[in-house]
Amino acid sequence: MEAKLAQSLQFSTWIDSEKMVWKPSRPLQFSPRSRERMKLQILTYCHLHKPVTSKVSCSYRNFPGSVLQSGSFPACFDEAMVLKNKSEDIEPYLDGRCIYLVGMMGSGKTTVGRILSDILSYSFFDSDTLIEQAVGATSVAEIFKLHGESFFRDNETDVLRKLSLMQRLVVSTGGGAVIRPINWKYMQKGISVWLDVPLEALARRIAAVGTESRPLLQHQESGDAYAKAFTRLSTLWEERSEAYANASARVSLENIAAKLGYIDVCNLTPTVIAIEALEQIESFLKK
Ligand SMILES: Nc1ncnc2c1ncn2[C@@H]1O[C@H](COP(=O)(O)OP(=O)(O)OP(=O)(O)O)[C@@H](O)[C@H]1O
Ligand SMILES: O=C(O)C1=C[C@@H](O)[C@@H](O)[C@H](O)C1
Repeated sequence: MEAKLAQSLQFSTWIDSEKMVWKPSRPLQFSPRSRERMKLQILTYCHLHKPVTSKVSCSYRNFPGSVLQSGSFPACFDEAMVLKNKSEDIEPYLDGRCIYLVGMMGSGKTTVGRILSDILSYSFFDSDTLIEQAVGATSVAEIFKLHGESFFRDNETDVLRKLSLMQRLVVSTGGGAVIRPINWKYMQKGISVWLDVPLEALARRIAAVGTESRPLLQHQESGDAYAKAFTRLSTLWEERSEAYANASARVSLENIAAKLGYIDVCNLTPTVIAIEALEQIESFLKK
């Protein structure tokens, strides 16, 4: 078991697989910033990789003080490694089923979806892009402008229907895909994962990149970019929050931040969020 674990984690050179004792071959030196990051990685590892936690005492609080002070961490604590390991854990249970990411605009469906598709060797599709291609339009905003929202929604349903016939896909769905029950019928052929991001964080992200590509956010409210995005997102959230809760699994950024001891979800990297997504998918599949 330990040998298999060490092999899958690719840190066999760091571990005496008989005793599971940490044996870094050379200490690595890190800046204070990197040290903080390493702590986060260790905590992530502890929280998000329970099977190993039971074998290895891996809270950063359990690392010898000298190690923490010098910043000489074993290089194995790496988000990418945890992600890889978690993906290998769930692959047999996943058995090629598609993953549909749902969530509000700007929740990270595309960013996290690409990470998941890479690690699982799945193909990645963005349903908005597929709709643009099907309609022959250059953007979702153009489709809304020329044909209206219900035309867009009909095409969205058609795209989801076609995708539901396939295997081994990660699909980033449009923020409003959850409002039509028929879309759930298609998405539930795979596993749906809700990226639940606080509205403040969404508004910050959207204010940073602008609302040009997001027709439902282009309204004339007064205020700065953040305030406008926040107001519109709040209205959409009121209409949709129950629908998002239909997803097979929920990835709450607030919960991840709390587990890792962060106040602000902005400290969470897309990879950490992807790890939590795999963890939640695993819980769903093992129910
Ligand atoms: N964990 C994160 N931390 C900070 N910024 C992020 C994070 N994840 C995504 N972003 C940023 O937020 C913005 C929206 O991300 P992304 O396009 O992945 O979301 P989305 O859910 O696919 O959005 P939409 O539904 O509007 O297409 C991007 O600018 C992206 O770089
Ligand atoms: O939240 C929404 O309703 C939308 C989100 C985008 O992904 C696009 O699907 C479109 O702009 C509508």
